[in-house]
Amino acid sequence: MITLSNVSKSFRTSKGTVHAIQDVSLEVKLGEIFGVIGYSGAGKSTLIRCVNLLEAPTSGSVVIQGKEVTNLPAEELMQVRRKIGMIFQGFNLLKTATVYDNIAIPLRLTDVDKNEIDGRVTKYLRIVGLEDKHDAYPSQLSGGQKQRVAIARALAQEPELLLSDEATSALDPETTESILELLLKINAELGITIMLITHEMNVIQKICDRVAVMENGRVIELGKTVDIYAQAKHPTTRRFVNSTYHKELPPSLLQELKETGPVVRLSFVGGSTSKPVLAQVSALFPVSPNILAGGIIQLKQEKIGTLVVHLNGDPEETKKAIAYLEDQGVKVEGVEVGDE
Ligand SMILES: Nc1ncnc2c1ncn2[C@@H]1O[C@H](COP(=O)(O)OP(=O)(O)OP(=O)(O)O)[C@@H](O)[C@H]1O
Repeated sequence: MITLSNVSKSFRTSKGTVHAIQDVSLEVKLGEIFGVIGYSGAGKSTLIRCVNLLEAPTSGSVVIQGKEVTNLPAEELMQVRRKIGMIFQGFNLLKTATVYDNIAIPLRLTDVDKNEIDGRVTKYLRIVGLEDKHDAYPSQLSGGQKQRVAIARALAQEPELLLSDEATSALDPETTESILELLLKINAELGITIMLITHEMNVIQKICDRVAVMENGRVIELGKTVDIYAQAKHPTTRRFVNSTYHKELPPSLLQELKETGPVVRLSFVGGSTSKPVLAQVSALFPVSPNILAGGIIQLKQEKIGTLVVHLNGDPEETKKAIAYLEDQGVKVEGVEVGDE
């Protein structure tokens, strides 16, 4: 659906050149929800602006549905843009217009048949669950309701791709949850591909099939969400993943336990969930595994079970026990002070 190849974008400022994104290559597949996560300044907004054609890359290519869009003439650019809907952190609603008009006005400005507009507004307000708010003004709505109107406005253009720029960042956790549910429904029922940028790992966890992690303008890790959860490679990715775990272990306890053996997080994905591996560890090695914490993380497609375990035993034997666990398909990651 979208292919970015070696995309870079630099800005000239009075203080010199800023390399906002550097050599980014990634693909967003038809029908998936693809997330881009990074801390502030990582280059996420610049990246999404290169996809919605508001920013031209300094170098590299952006292909949307098979069409190279970096040097398109204005008319063709408009046509590609029409296939792309966009939602924002700040909703961007017209304050002086009703909910109905917020959705209808952009339709009136495009070539949508006048007789079709009313039906579209009603249809998409129903999909976002706001059919009773036709005549309300944005000031009379909660943040979550405003974002639903913005989503209905984007959907009413009947796009094939929805771009989301931190759409839940201004919302409380419960409202965030309901907007994420709505994005899942839009993806599943309307078949719309979604590319989102966020700095919140719970957004990636709950709805993204795949994720790219950005730092200093570059993609430092990219993969299926389940693989990133099971075994993140880059320390920044690990920090994001760890931010979604409950902080159950006091650092002083962790420090104390490490004197008698490593503390590890075991992730059980797919087939490894049903094996009694910990019982086998204590039967096969002179190592006592003590469970310190545990939980189940629900990803978009699957669940991951995690256990934080102290492996009490001789260093050589705990190493063998870890190798055995990995052999059994369990992902093992050391837990350091500060991770939890
Ligand atoms: N128009 C611009 N002119 C100059 N520098 C820019 C411009 N846009 C972005 N930058 C710089 O590029 C870098 C990446 O910014 P960008 O906004 O893409 O990051 P971000 O990950 O979206 O951060 P945030 O989450 O804070 O919005 C930053 O150093 C930023 O200051």
